[in-house]
Amino acid sequence: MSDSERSGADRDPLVSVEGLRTYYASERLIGGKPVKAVDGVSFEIGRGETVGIVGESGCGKTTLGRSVLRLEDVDAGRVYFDGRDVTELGRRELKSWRQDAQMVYQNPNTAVNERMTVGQIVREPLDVHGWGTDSDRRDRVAELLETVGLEAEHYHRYPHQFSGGQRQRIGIARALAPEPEFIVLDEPVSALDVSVQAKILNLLTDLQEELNLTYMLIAHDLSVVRHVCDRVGVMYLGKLMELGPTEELFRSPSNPYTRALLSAIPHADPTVSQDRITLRGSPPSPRDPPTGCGFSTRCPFKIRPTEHDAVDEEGWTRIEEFRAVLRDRARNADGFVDGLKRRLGVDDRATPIREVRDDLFGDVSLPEAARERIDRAVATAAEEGVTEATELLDDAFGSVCETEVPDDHPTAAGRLSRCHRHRDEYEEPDEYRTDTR
Ligand SMILES: Nc1ncnc2c1ncn2[C@@H]1O[C@H](COP(=O)(O)OP(=O)(O)OP(=O)(O)O)[C@@H](O)[C@H]1O
Repeated sequence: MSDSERSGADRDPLVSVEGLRTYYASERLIGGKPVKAVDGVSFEIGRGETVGIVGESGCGKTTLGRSVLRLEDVDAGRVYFDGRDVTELGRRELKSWRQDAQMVYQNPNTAVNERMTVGQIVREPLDVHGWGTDSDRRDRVAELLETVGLEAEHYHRYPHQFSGGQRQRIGIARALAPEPEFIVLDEPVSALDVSVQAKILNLLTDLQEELNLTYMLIAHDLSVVRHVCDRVGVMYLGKLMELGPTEELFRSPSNPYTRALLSAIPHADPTVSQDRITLRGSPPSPRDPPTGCGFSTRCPFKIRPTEHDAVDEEGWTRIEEFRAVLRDRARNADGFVDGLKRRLGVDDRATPIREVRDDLFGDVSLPEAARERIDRAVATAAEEGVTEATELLDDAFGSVCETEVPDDHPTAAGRLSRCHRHRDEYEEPDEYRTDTR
C-alpha cells in the first residue's frame, strides 16, 4: 500500500498508524480468550485533515482512538506522530507528547468533573504540563472560553449550570488548552440534541481552520461523518474494511460491509430506489472472530464454490445454518464431558443432526449435488463423528472468505478495501448480483 493510498493523497502525514493491535485480556485466569478490539489497523492522517472512523457499536472505534493516543497499551504495531515513533516513548516523553495529541469525549456530562469550576476543568491540562505562570494560565483559559463560544465570566461557574452543548464546548476548550496539533473526537455530538449538533460541528470545523488542527473523528452517525470528514475508514470486528475519500466512499462503496452499512441510511430523496441490504445476525464476538474475513459470516457477497452455482440464496442460507450447527457441535465435542458421554454411549447427537437436516432442508429445493453432500455429512456424523462431518461440509461448501484474511486492495486512487472479491479471479461486489441467484 503506497503512502498516497493510506493518507489524504496530497497531504503530508501527521499521524501514521501501522499494524496496530490492541487486545483486552480475558477476566478468566485460565483459558480465556482476549477481546481483539483492534486487530491490525493501518492508516494515515494528513496534516489538517479530518479522518472519520465509522462502524457498528463494539467494532473497536474508541479503542483505536485511545490506542493511537497511547491511552491504551497496544499489543503490536506502531504509531508515528510527525515521523516520530510514539509507541516507544517513556513516561516522561509521553506526558510531554500528550500536549500535542488530545481527546474530546462523547458524553460531556461524564467527561467533566462536576465538583470543579469550568475554569479549573479547562486549566487542568495547563497545570499538569506546567504551562506558563499562574496568570498566563488564567488569561489562556479566559481566551479559550471565548474561542469555543462561551464567556470568560463562566470561569467560576460549575458544569451543572450549563446545557449539554455548552458542556461539550467546555470539553473542547480543555482539549485545546495545551495547543495540540491533533485531536481524537470520540462521538463529540452523539449525546447532544440534533439542533445543537450542527453548532458544535461547525465550531470544530472553524477551530480546525483557525488553529490548523488535525482530527480523527469517531462516529456511528454516518451523516455527521459525511458532513465533516475528508476521508472515512469503515471498521468491522477490529479491522478497517474500507478507507477512502468521504464523498466517493458514500457514493460508490467498494466493500460489501460498507455497502451494507450505507444501505441502512434512508436516501434524502424518497423516490430514489435503493437496495437495502439486510444483514443476518449480529457481529461475531471479538473474542472469537471468524478465521478468514471477519465479515464472512454475514456477507451477502461471500464467494461461493462454483460447483454449487445452482444453489439459490435461500439454499445458501440454510446450508450456512447447517454448517454453523455442525461447527458448534464439533467444538463442543472436543470438551471432556462430551467426549466421556460419547465413550459411554450416552451421546445422542447423531439423531438430532438428521432432524436438523430435515428441519432446515425439508421445504427448500436444492440441486442434487448439494443435497447429496448434505446427506453424506449426516451419515458421516453418525458413523465417524461430527468433526469429520464438518470437514466434509467445509470441503464442499467452504469459501476463500472463511479461510484467508483478505489484504487491503487498492480499488481506485486513494481508496482501499479489504475483500477477496477485488482479486482478479472473482467478480467485484458491484458485478455480483445476489438477486439473480
Ligand atoms: N476496557 C476494556 N476491557 C475489556 N474489553 C473492552 C474494554 N473496552 C472495550 N472493550 C471491548 O472491546 C470491543 C471494542 O470496544 P470499543 O468501545 O472500542 O468499540 P466501539 O466501536 O467504540 O463501540 P461503541 O460505538 O459502542 O462505543 C468491544 O467488544 C468492547 O466490549
